[in-house]
Amino acid sequence: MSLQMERLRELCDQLRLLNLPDQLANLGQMAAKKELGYLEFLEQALRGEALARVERTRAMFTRIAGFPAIKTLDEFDFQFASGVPKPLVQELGSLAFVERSENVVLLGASGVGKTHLAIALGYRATQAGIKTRFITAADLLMTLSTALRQNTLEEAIKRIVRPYRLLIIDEVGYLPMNREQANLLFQVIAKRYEVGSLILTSNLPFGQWEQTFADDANLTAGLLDRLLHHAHVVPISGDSYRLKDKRRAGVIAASSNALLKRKRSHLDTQEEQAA
Ligand SMILES: Nc1ncnc2c1ncn2[C@@H]1O[C@H](COP(=O)(O)OP(=O)(O)OP(=O)(O)O)[C@@H](O)[C@H]1O
Repeated sequence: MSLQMERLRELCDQLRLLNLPDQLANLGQMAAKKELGYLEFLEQALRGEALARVERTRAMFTRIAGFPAIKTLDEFDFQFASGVPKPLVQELGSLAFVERSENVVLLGASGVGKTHLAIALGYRATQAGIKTRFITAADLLMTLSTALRQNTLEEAIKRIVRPYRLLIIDEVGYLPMNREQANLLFQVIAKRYEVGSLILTSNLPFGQWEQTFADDANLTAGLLDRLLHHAHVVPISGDSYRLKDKRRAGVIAASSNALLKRKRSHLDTQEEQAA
C-alpha cells in the first residue's frame, strides 16, 4: 500500500469514514477514467460513504429491534387475509402514526397475522431510521418483575421502554397476569403515553382484557384509556394462516366449509318445507 493510501486510511479512521477506505482505490481509478473534476470526485466519495452509513444504521436498528424473524408488508398475503382492513394497514405502513406518537392495536384470533403485521411495521420503521423494539408481553413482564425484585425497575423501564420511538408488545392476553404484572404493564403504557408509539397485538377483544389484567376493572379502564386515546385499532378476522395448507389438504375443515354446510342445510330445510 502506498504511503499516501496509508495516510488516507488513517484520516478516514479519524473521521470515522468506515466505508471509504475500501473504496479509495476504485474511486481513484474511476475518477481518472471518467476524468472527474475534484468536486465531482469528492461528491461521489462522500455520497458512497453516506449511503453506506444509512445501510449500517438500518442493519443496526434491525438487530437491536429483536424481531424473532423478519416479516414485510410485501410478503403479507392480503388475498388470503380478507379479514384484514388493507387500506388501514397500508396507511399505517406510511409510519405517520409514529411521527404522531400514536398507537396501533392488532386484535384477532391465533394465526391471523397479527405478529406478522406488527413486525412488518416495525421493520419498515427500522429501515426509516426509527429506533424500534419488539418484545413479547411474557418476556417484558418477566424482565420487569425480576427488576422489581432487584430494586432496579426504574433502570429496566429506562432501558426497555424509553429509548425507542416504537415499542411493539406482542401477545398481550395469552397469559393471565397477576396484580403485580398488571401494574407493571400499566406503568409501561402510562410511560409511553403521548411520548412514543406502541404496537400491541392481542387475541382478546377489549371486553375480555379485564380478566387478563388480574380482574382489576380500574386498572384495565385506565390502561385502555391511555392506550386507545390516540390509537388505530385493526380488527382482524378470518382463518389461521398456519392451518392454510392443512385446510387445503382437507385435514381441517375450514370455517368457510362449515359456513357452506350450514347454508346448505338451511336450503335443504327450506326445500323440505316447500315440498
Ligand atoms: N396473510 C398472511 N400472509 C402471509 N403470511 C401470513 C399471513 N398471515 C399469517 N402469516 C404467517 O403465518 C404465521 C403465523 O402468523 P402470526 O404469528 O402473525 O399470527 P398471529 O395472529 O400473531 O398468531 P398468534 O396469536 O398465535 O401469535 C407467520 O409465519 C406469518 O408470517
